[in-house]
Amino acid sequence: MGSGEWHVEKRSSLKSELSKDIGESESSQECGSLSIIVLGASGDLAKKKTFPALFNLYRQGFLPPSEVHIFGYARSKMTDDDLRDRIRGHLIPRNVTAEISEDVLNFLHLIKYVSGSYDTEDGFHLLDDEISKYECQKNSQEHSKRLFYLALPPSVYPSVCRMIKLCCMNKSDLGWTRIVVEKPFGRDLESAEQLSAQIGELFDESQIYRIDHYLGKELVQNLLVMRFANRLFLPLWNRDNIANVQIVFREDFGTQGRGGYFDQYGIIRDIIQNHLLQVLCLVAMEKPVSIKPEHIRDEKVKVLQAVNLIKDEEVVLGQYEGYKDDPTVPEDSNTPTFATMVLRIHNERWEGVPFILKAGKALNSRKAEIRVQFKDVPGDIFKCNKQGRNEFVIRLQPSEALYMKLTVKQPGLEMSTIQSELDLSYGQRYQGVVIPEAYERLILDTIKGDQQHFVRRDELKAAWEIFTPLLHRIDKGEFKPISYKPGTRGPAEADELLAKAGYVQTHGYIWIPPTL
Ligand SMILES: NC(=O)C1=CN([C@@H]2O[C@H](COP(=O)(O)OP(=O)(O)OC[C@H]3O[C@@H](n4cnc5c(N)ncnc54)[C@H](OP(=O)(O)O)[C@@H]3O)[C@@H](O)[C@H]2O)C=CC1
Ligand SMILES: O=C1O[C@H](COP(=O)(O)O)[C@@H](O)[C@H](O)[C@H]1O
Repeated sequence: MGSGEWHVEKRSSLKSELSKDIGESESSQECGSLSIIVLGASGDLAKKKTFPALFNLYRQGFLPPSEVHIFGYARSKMTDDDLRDRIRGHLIPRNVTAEISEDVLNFLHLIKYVSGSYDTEDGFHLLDDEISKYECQKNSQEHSKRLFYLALPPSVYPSVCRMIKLCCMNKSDLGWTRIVVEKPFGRDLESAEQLSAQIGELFDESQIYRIDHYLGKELVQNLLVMRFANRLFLPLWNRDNIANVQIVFREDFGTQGRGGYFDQYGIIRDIIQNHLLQVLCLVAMEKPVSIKPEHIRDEKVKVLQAVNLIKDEEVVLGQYEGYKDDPTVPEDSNTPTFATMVLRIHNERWEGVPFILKAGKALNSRKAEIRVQFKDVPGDIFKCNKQGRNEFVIRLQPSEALYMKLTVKQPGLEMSTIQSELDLSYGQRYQGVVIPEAYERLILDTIKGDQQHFVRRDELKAAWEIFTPLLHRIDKGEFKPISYKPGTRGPAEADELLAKAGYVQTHGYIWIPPTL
């Protein structure tokens, strides 16, 4: 392995890794085997994200074939080979090498498909038989570890969880059963709480992994390190110095044939209530007592509970022209494909600092970033405040980077100032390093039993509390989206809201990701 490569040394055994991280006894680890069951294996997410993530983990030695088996489960009638053919083309390696096709073959060979319904016992008994057969072969029934990944519409979560509990649990206290559930977890506070209660009756919170793939992104994971391991930021990170914070998600494509799904949810439920709010938590929370998952999640809940209700006058909604041309979208759809809103955190650190969350589809660019804008320098002797404010930007994607926008002396004889940046661009700084996919990381965390990057039940509740009143008004048609042209910045009113909230745009300066 080259020295510049990511931390992916082959694991000789999954057992030692697990015992170290989740504190299981060595003896229980020694006989264990791991079954990963992808429910909804015939679907889009499974094909595009779940199986490719498992493949990457397999290639890096985290899923040794002697200890791991993978099962696909769905209603579609398919053979093992049909499923393998379906996913083969999506197992795109990041570093193409000669042995890759052999890796693909070996990985696909680990996968077994079982067909059955989501609400009757027959299929799940069949699934349990297959898993048990494999565990017997490995002589590890007493220590079986079963990871169920629900790549399914949330409507079937309760029945699927019931069936797992009834038919497919690990057979002794020495192993474990864990459930990974995808967003959207509910449509509003009431439905989310109902879903939580239904699943909570069947599984302990420690068995439930609510995935939000933004928490698996490299630069999102860097937020806590950056904030709490650098003296530089500690004294600055508050209302005395920060004027406003923007958390932005932009896509340069529309709903791409997922209009039917999207229309039931809209941009707030699809992106803002989960991905952007999770990022806000990490930007705004207080320092946790330690990096233990519960300490971190305690702080996330506290900051969410301090968010005020969103004011109508601090929201702009948009819908791109042509959205309703999708035959699966109702002609009178009121669903926003764009939203900008201001969240206000009522606590000592952030009182008065607007957190502007912005997300949109079919815009003029694709990017996700956090932009922390600092206040003007008091007593500006260079008279350079008008050129622009200091900004600290965390570019989540594409071209991952941390950069600080600063005022510096223009090189040359004159004493004049210009805007420039201190730039940590990952592509340049970490050449040859492959940044892991979010799903890859999060599945590995699930195997290790680390819930740090997963959403806890009380966190989810607090998140829905913030958005539910606004969402209900939109659902009732009381709040209308403004039409915008695809390929633009979205409604002009959103930029006006930004300015009203105090964001000062720097003109004549643009950050260009450095090329190698
Ligand atoms: N696709 C994506 O990019 C993303 C998806 N997600 C979430 O992941 C989960 C799965 O998404 P995705 O794979 O796109 O979903 P799909 O619509 O592709 O559904 C997955 C599988 O579930 C079964 N299924 C579909 N509709 C129903 C239904 N009404 N009742 C019972 N079973 C059904 C189908 O399998 P069969 O008929 O064979 O049983 C299907 O292959 C969802 O919660 C989604 O919101 C989250 C982020 C991104
Ligand atoms: O969860 C979702 O995320 C994707 C965007 O994910 P990214 O990792 O590519 O930024 C979005 O397209 C989709 O609508 C949403 O459901």
